[in-house]
Amino acid sequence: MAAPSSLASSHLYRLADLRRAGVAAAAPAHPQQLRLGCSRRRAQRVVAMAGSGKFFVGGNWKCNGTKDSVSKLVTELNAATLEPDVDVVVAPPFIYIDQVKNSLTDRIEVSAQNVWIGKGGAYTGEISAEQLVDIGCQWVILGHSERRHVIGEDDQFIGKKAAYALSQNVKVIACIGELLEEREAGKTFDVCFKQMKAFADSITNWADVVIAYEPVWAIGTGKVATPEQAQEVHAAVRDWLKTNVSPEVASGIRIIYGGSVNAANCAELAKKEDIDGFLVGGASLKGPDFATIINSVTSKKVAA
Ligand SMILES: O=C(CO)COP(=O)(O)O
Repeated sequence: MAAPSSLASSHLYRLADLRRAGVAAAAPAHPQQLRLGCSRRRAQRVVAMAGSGKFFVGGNWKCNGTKDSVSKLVTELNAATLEPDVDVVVAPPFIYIDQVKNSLTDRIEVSAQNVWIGKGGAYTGEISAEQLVDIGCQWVILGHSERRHVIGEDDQFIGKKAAYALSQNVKVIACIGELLEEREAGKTFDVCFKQMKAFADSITNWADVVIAYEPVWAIGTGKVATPEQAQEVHAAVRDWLKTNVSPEVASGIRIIYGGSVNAANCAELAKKEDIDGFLVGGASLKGPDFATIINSVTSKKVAA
């Protein structure tokens, strides 16, 4: 039986999907299989453990840096030894994107931290998706808690930004996450699902989307979610996608965790089945620490 094109054209599938589709024996060599030099069955299991496709680590530099500090960080990243089977993206402030694009290894892609909601024009202070494409910036972070809660962007505005960026072939890191009082009131899932719905109301092309679960109480506080807390929400979001978008999107999409991730806590988080990588703030400003977080993909392989 031939693989459905949505599965066969991508390595972002789970063992269960392959079984359902009856394609395990016929599928081509899996990238993990080639990398690990192991059986297809084990390679599939590694992917199954990963929750979905390739591990993804983003570094959100926020409103930090100078020309000099950016240059030092790029030098550290260029010198780092990175596990090959991880997608790595860094998001400098807008004004340093060109500097980073011109000096950073092609191994790492570049993201913006925001984008205008539509086509550029008379929108003072904004940057358009067309301009991101023009300077070779492939990604944008949208819905970050600092944009939601400090700047005041709402769910629908963020969803529309995501749809427009995707329409211009800019890939989206779509952030969701609850406030501490929402968690304490038992509303974590309600909040995350409402934010997901606004994305789902606007997004049709999920292949270019990574979801970042970033509980607001964990961002910049040093108070990381436990692996169990993160896994619980990631699994719930995947389930929500299965019901409200499609089983293919649910199993294929990367759901990454953000909030006080550092070189010391990343390995335990990475072992969890539905944690497919990280969105890192403070620790992404230190090259060696960021490299350790990228390389925590090895804990996932050991766990498999
Ligand atoms: O907001 C974050 C990434 O987008 C997380 O920030 P910290 O890693 O500094 O907590």
